[in-house]
Parts: sequence; structure tokens; C-alpha cells
Amino acid sequence: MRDMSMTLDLTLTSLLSNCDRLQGVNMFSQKFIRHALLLSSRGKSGIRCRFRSTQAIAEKVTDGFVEDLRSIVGKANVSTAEAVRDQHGHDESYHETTLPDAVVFAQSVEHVSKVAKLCNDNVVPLIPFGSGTGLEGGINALKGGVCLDISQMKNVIEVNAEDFDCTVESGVTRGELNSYIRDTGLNFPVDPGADASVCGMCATSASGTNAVRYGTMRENVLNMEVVLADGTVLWTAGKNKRSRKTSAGYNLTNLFVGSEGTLGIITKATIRLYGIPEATLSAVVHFPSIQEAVDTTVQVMQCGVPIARIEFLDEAAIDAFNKYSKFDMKVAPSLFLEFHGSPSSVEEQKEVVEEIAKMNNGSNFKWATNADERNRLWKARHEIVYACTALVPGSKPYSTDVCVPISNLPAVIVQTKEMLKKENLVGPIVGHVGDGNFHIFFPVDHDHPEALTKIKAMSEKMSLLAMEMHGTCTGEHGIGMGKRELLEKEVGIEGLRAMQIVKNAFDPNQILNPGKIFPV
Ligand SMILES: Cc1cc2c(cc1C)N(C[C@H](O)[C@H](O)[C@H](O)COP(=O)(O)OP(=O)(O)OC[C@H]1O[C@@H](n3cnc4c(N)ncnc43)[C@H](O)[C@@H]1O)c1[nH]c(=O)[nH]c(=O)c1N2
Ligand SMILES: CCCCC(=O)C(=O)O
Ligand SMILES: [Mn+2]
Repeated sequence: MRDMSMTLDLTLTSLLSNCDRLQGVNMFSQKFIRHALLLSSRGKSGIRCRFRSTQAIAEKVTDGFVEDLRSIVGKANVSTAEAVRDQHGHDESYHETTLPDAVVFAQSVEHVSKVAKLCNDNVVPLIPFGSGTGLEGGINALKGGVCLDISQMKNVIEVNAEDFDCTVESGVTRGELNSYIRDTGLNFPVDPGADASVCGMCATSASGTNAVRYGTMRENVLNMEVVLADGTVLWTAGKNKRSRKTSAGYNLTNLFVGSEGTLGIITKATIRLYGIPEATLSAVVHFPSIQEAVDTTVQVMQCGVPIARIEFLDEAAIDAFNKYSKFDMKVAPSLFLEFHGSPSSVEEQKEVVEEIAKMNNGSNFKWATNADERNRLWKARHEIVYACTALVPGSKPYSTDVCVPISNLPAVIVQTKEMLKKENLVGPIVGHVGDGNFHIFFPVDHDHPEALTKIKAMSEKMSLLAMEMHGTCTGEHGIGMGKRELLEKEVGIEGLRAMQIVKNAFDPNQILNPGKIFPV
């Protein structure tokens, strides 16, 4: 494999006299270098920068390289078949498929380490594949290379029921984990709806309906085994460590949470578990307006009710939900609720929430006490993407994902609805409103590119509004390909620059999931 790198090993001072060399460098790097120059000229930075242009990435995986992969993982575990590459070249979102050159099915951390080293030595892109349920094009192979499918590493390594934690390999999904530990009386509650791999959930910092009570992946990962770009294997909190707290040095665990396959490959995760609640009660309540539904949410949170789920669906989402999942709910802005605790605590939470909802003109409360009813309700809620996609045959889901401080949520949702009306766009709204997080669902039909342009513009406006209101352009789906241009607006040039320094330190050859997170 040829190394086509055009390493620009430049000190900031030499850059000052070499500005014309920036022409071959991608736009982000140009901006970054210019900013570094500016800081340097003001005497604020003594950093020695080492940039590689994006040209550094090899474009083709040769036959010889594929043979090398086969010699590591075995012939049966490498595929160059178009159908397999196609299946690994897209997630569940609207982003168009971009194929890897080869797909490798790793069976052990040793496989992952050797494949990473081979790719690094040959400067071949390497894209970790969890279970492919992402919504921001995270696994698309934008520069070809090797897709590393780690879904077959399916061991639950240990369950420490007395400490409420467990360690799983990269292929274990949250559904599989919860079936495995059912008899212990424990469960892993973080629930993105899709049956994603636990390590993939670490990689995207996933959350979903239960996060309002149990937190997101960030709060629930204690340690991870990670393979770095050069094949080094490390434990982010030290091997075999699983204490609830640590102040030992930098928080490497949370550096890798949400890194979207750009810093390393997560091969094991040690996560927190929770007792299955003694009593669980779910309910649905409808409101005359969005404002009243969201005001109810804010007041419930401000009263400190330890609610387990509080999900908003607007009338368009309820309509899609009814049609797809054969419910007959009132088509109105609604909240889906769930309470966990002892029977008396659930009763207490129920009374407070009922009172608040009634004050905001909530009506038609329906309570689901038995497990079958509850499961049917939440399964249908988690299938809302498919319910909305079914509204427009042949479409793919585009979902926005903003999150704001809870007190700003009513204003942001109401303004969003007005913006939708003004732009003449149809998009059901659903959200994990207890966290201030919500989505608009847009069906995307690739035969109508002008519609996609309009949706992207609307999505950007929403993200800017959320940032203005002290929030983020992504609460849980990540940056992937879809939000790259928004990252700088959110974290500032200094924040982006710090992230790029971290990326360059961990992955100097830019082989890990190239083209993701950072602006093009
Ligand atoms: C119907 C439906 C509903 C939802 C969602 C999806 C779908 C289809 N999601 C999104 C999705 O489930 C979530 O992003 C998962 O965390 C992705 O996990 P996968 O294992 O599928 O990762 P997937 O294979 O899709 O990869 C996602 C990204 O992580 C990287 N990656 C995956 N595994 C890795 C590993 N072991 N090491 C390093 N990098 C790795 C990949 O390279 C990629 O960049 C979601 N999410 C959410 O937070 N809240 C929600 O409410 C929902 N709802
Ligand atoms: C438009 C919804 C996107 C998926 C999701 O995150 C959810 O269902 O909560
Ligand atoms: Mn969501």
C-alpha cells in the first residue's frame, strides 16, 4: 500500500513564511492553521503543529492488503462482496450509502489490534461497525477502507450483581444484555429504542427515553477496553477497575464516550446496572396545545419528581403512531409517562404529575399497569421512526436532535413549530422532553434533492436556535456526517482546535473513521 501522505511538518513560525503551502490543505486545516498563526503572532501559542492533509488517506485496498487481513482473522472473516459492503456502508438514516472496500468480522481483541496496526502501517481508513443503528451516517465509509464489524464478539465477561455493574464485549446489544441478566433482578436501563450494541452506544454517547432518570451513557460507563489506531490496547480507567468514582488523572473514559469511532475501537465496556423497580406504572395524557404539554414537563421536572420517562409526541407524531402501531389515541399533543419505585412512591409521583397535568388542561389520562400493555406502548414509541417513515413510501429518516436547558424548552419547541409552518414543512415532533431534548422527523426522498436542501436549512436554523438558547445541536445522535459544519459554532474555534489536537494525538495518520465529526 502506498503512503500518499503529504505530511506538512511545520512549525508555526515556518508557516508564517509558507502561507502558499496551505493551498493543498483542506478547508478546516486551512482555517485551523490560520487561527494558530493568529494566536502565535499574538504570542499565545507555542504549540508545534503537525498536519496531514486529507490526501494522506489511501484510496484503495489492494488484493495483497486483503490477503494480509485474511491472514489475521481467517479467510471466512473478510468479505469484499458488494452486498456485504453495501450492508456496512450505511446506517438507518437518510445519508446515502458509501461503501468500504472490505469488511472484516473480528472475533477477538487480538484481531482488532492486529487489523488496526495493519491499517495504520498502510494508512488505510478503518471504520468500527457496532450494529448499524446510528442516525448520523457514522459508519459510512467516506474514504473507503476497512469496515471493522465487531458485532460477533458477544461475551458477557462478568456480572457483579452485588456491585451493580457488568462488563460486556463489543457485540453485546442492550436487549441481549438485559435478557442475560434478567434473573439477577437487575437491568441496564439506557434505552435508545433500537437494539444497539452497548459499545456502539458508548461510541455515540446514546441515551433515549430513560435518560431523564438513569442518565446517558456518559454517566453509566465505568471503564472501557479500547484499541488505539496503532493497535495498542488500553483500559480507560485501568485494567479490571470498576469503582463508582475516580479522580485518577484525566477522564479517558469520557473522552472515548461520544468519540464516534474517531479515537479508538471500544472492544469492552464496564457499565452500571440498576435494580428492576418494584413497581412500574405508565400513562398517556393529551393536551389542547404543545405549550401546555411542555409546560407540564417543565413543572414536573422543577418539582423534582423522579420520573423514569417523560416523552412528548405532537399531533402529527400521534397520528403516525396510531396508523403504524394500531393504536387509537386522541390526535393531540401528548405526554407518555413512566414511574418507577416502590408502590407508595409510584403512587405519590402519579398524584403530583396528575395534578400538574390537570392544571395545564391535560385530559384523557390512560394508565397502563400490566407489563404487556406497557411493553406495547413503549415498543410503539420506539418504533416512531418507522411509523413516520411509513407515511412517505420510499423515504429515509432525517431527524433533528436539539437539546436545551429545560426552562428554555417551551420557547424552543413553540418557535420550532412556527418555523415549520412558515417553511411549509411537515415534520412530526417527538422528544425526551424531561432532558430538554427533542427531534423533528423529516422523511427524505432522494428523488427530490430540493426537499433535502430545505430540510437541511430548517435543521440548521433549529440547531442555531438551540445554541442561542444555551443548548446543543445534538443531544444524543452525535455529529457523524450530518452536523460537522455545526460543531465549530457550538464549541467555538478554540474548542474545535482542542478536539483536533486530541484527534491528531490519538490518530496521527487519520485512519479512524475519517471525515466524521470535523468540518470538511
Ligand atoms: C429506531 C431508532 C431509534 C433511535 C435510534 C436509532 C434507531 C434506528 N438511535 C440511534 C442509535 O441507536 C444510537 O446511535 C446507537 O448508539 C448506535 O449504536 P450502534 O451499535 O448501532 O452503532 P453504529 O454501528 O451505528 O455506529 C455508530 C457510530 O459509532 C461508531 N462505533 C460503533 N461501535 C463502535 C465501537 N465498538 N468502538 C468505536 N466506535 C464504534 C461507528 O463507527 C459510528 O461512528 C437513538 N439514539 C439515541 O441516543 N436515542 C434515541 O432515542 C435513539 N432512537
Ligand atoms: C425522529 C426520532 C429519531 C429517533 C429517536 O431518537 C427517538 O425516537 O427518540
Ligand atoms: Mn431520541
